Amino acid sequence: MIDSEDSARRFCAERCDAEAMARLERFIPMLVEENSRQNLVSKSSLDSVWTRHMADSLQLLDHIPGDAGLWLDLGSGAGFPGLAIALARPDWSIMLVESRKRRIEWLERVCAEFDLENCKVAGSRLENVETCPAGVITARAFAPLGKLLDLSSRFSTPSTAWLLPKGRSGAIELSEQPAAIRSMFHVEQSATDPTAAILVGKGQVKTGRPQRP
Ligand SMILES: C[S@@+](CC[C@H](N)C(=O)[O-])C[C@H]1O[C@@H](n2cnc3c(N)ncnc32)[C@H](O)[C@@H]1O
Repeated sequence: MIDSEDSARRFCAERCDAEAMARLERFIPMLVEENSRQNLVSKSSLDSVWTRHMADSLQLLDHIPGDAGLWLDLGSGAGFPGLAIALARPDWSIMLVESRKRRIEWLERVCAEFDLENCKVAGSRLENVETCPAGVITARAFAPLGKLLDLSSRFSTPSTAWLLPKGRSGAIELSEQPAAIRSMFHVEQSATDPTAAILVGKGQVKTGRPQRP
């Protein structure tokens, strides 16, 4: 379990090469500066940015074997977890879905600054993003689980990996889903918070309530 900023930074370094760590280090002051202009993350979370944002994002790497195809991050906001993954794995194909204008501009600016050619920003509501098969779907603090699955099921295939950091509500939210969904997911404990859960799943979700524009 990560119990300090030093251990969170080490946790990230164990999952990154030196160049990726340099990108993460350079990204932090950019985030702090932008956060003074727009409310991207809570101000207090910046005191433990390695734990709350960097390691919290990079721990998701431990749940997939490697590059698994298009990584779709829903409601990226400040860039967590999707942009942090892109900084750590610039060769991977990543799509950040975000609807708010100033957040879209921020995400695009960081991608340009770090030449993240494989990381694209889908600057619109998820409901309006063209359907494409995703190898990985992530979403942190995006929507309650049922709504999240309704909105994103059309991007899933039998081989899609779902990695959904869910805070304290993860197990309860999962228990409220139909049996077919419950059988696809299990609950993993977060490495950054003993009370937080990550819902880890595999496969094509069929909620019967898919939402299209
Ligand atoms: C609470 S923030 C979380 C941001 C980030 N994932 C994190 O954990 O720091 C949720 C983000 O999802 C975006 N969002 C909400 N509904 C959306 C939708 N339907 N399509 C695209 N983005 C959406 C919001 O604009 C916001 O930036």
